[in-house]
Amino acid sequence: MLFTTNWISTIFRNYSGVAEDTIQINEVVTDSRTRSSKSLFIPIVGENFDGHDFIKQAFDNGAVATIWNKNKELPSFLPTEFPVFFVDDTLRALQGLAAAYRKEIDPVVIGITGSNGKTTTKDLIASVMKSSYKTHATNGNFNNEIGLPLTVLAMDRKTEVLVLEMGMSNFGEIERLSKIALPDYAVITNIGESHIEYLGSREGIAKAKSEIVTGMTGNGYLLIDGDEPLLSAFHSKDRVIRCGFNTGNTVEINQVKISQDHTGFVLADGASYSVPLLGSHHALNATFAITLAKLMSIDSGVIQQALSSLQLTSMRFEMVSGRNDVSIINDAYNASPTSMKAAIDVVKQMSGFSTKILVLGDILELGEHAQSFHESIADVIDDSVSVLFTLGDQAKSINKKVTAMENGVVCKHFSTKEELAHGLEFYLNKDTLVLFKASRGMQFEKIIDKIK
Ligand SMILES: CC(=O)N[C@H]1[C@@H](OP(=O)(O)OP(=O)(O)OC[C@H]2O[C@@H](n3ccc(=O)[nH]c3=O)[C@H](O)[C@@H]2O)O[C@H](CO)[C@@H](O)[C@@H]1O[C@H](C)C(=O)N[C@@H](C)C(=O)N[C@H](CCC(=O)N[C@@H](CCC[C@@H](N)C(=O)O)C(=O)O)C(=O)O
Ligand SMILES: Nc1ncnc2c1ncn2[C@@H]1O[C@H](COP(=O)(O)OP(=O)(O)OP(=O)(O)O)[C@@H](O)[C@H]1O
Ligand SMILES: C[C@@H](N)C(=O)N[C@H](C)C(=O)O
Repeated sequence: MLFTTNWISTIFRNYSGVAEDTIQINEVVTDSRTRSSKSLFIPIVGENFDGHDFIKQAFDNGAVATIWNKNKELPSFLPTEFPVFFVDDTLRALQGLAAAYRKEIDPVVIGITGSNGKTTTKDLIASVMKSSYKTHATNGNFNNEIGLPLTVLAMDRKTEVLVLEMGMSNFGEIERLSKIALPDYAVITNIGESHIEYLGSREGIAKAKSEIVTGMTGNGYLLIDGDEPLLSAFHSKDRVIRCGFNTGNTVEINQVKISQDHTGFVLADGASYSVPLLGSHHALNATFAITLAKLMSIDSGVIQQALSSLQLTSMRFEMVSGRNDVSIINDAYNASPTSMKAAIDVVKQMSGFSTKILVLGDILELGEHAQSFHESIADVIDDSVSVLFTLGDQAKSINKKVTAMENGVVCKHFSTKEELAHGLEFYLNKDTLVLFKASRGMQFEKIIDKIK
């Protein structure tokens, strides 16, 4: 059980039905199609549907109470005793309920934001925290104004540590999430270029990510990418831990070594760690998790064991096998210039393949910076790459730039996923490695599915 309708009535006092009764609520749902047991249905007005139109289905699927926009007509089928809590805005009510529940349970809360590495770092932190604490963490990428409240409201009452991914694409979004979550600890993984179309500049991105401190309780610490100049304003602040590769960071990362299936590194205290991810950026992501684990008094040996048992959310540099035993890297959940370059750098260092193919798509939400950012991807593509396939109007700039470099890379641009998948057929064998990387909107998984 999460809470009772009686508890809800202490938060939303405008209601009908028998809210004072201790009707137990086991889960909160926003989708009427979800079969539930004693759920609270919160209808959300979205881009395509108004959840209020589906109350009957929610009721039939197990809803025993609802939060309702007071300006919407309540359907007549509902029993008079059915608890209905009337509000001005159901999305804000969802967020208010989550904020109240966070305070009610009062776990240690860790918030993670940044342009790249949020989901990976969330998974790493969750992995180490689970070794010693009852931990609840964001599922997948549920990191926005709906996903974060739903994550909080899915937390078991006995939760000791709550790990929350906080995403944004505009100013004010992280502040709203931070004021719901009230994080004791916060992480800013890095400042890249994601969503720069709406933030205007990297300085704007840094400003938006820095909003994560607005809700912090003061009980813990802010962990930042210590090598990022745009976060230097935090260097003089109390309770700030700088993690990074440069000398002078609070937690310095040294001796990074990337092997076939893991990245090893040594921290300034001499302790060695290894994470089953490829790339120096993951040494930083793992260092955030290690530092938090130490702050939470988790033993170093336990930390390494937890890092090794990482359960990474899919489509983040995910190695899969395809037709004719071709090796596929599905890094196609999303993309930014920073993460695309990081992925290519890792591919260039990987051994055991005679042919390395990059399949790159558009990076969206870059606004006026789009062409220059796409062209900058060519800067990291050298003759250790065999073939470059591109799809998307923006990615065409990568192709044109690499072609002009005449560095021996076979370049081809495609108009459709089908044509690109067909173009890959020739290369599908056990000695070939193919990297797929593009923004979420490009849905590159549909190409991968064609060569599995
Ligand atoms: C509101 C919602 O959950 N919508 C999901 C729904 O979309 P759909 O178009 O089908 O419905 P509507 O949104 O129009 O419907 C409104 C509600 O009606 C419900 N409903 C509908 C039909 C029905 O028969 N019965 C119903 O009850 C419906 O459930 C709605 O509640 O389904 C889609 C497909 O599954 C979902 O994709 C869609 O989810 C939206 C996008 C969403 O925001 N979901 C969050 C839970 C979430 O966290 N999603 C994450 C991705 C978050 C993200 O993109 N993060 C950004 C950073 C933040 C940027 C921020 N500015 C933003 O815009 O989000 C990032 O870069 O990481 C995820 O899905 O992984
Ligand atoms: N610090 C980093 N710098 C550059 N790339 C990174 C970093 N951390 C992770 N990546 C890469 O970025 C991609 C996305 O990783 P992840 O999903 O963890 O980030 P995210 O911040 O959640 O992204 P998004 O906001 O797009 O969902 C992956 O390819 C991952 O390997
Ligand atoms: C959903 C939104 N925040 C996002 O990640 N956009 C990327 C760039 C996309 O939709 O492709």
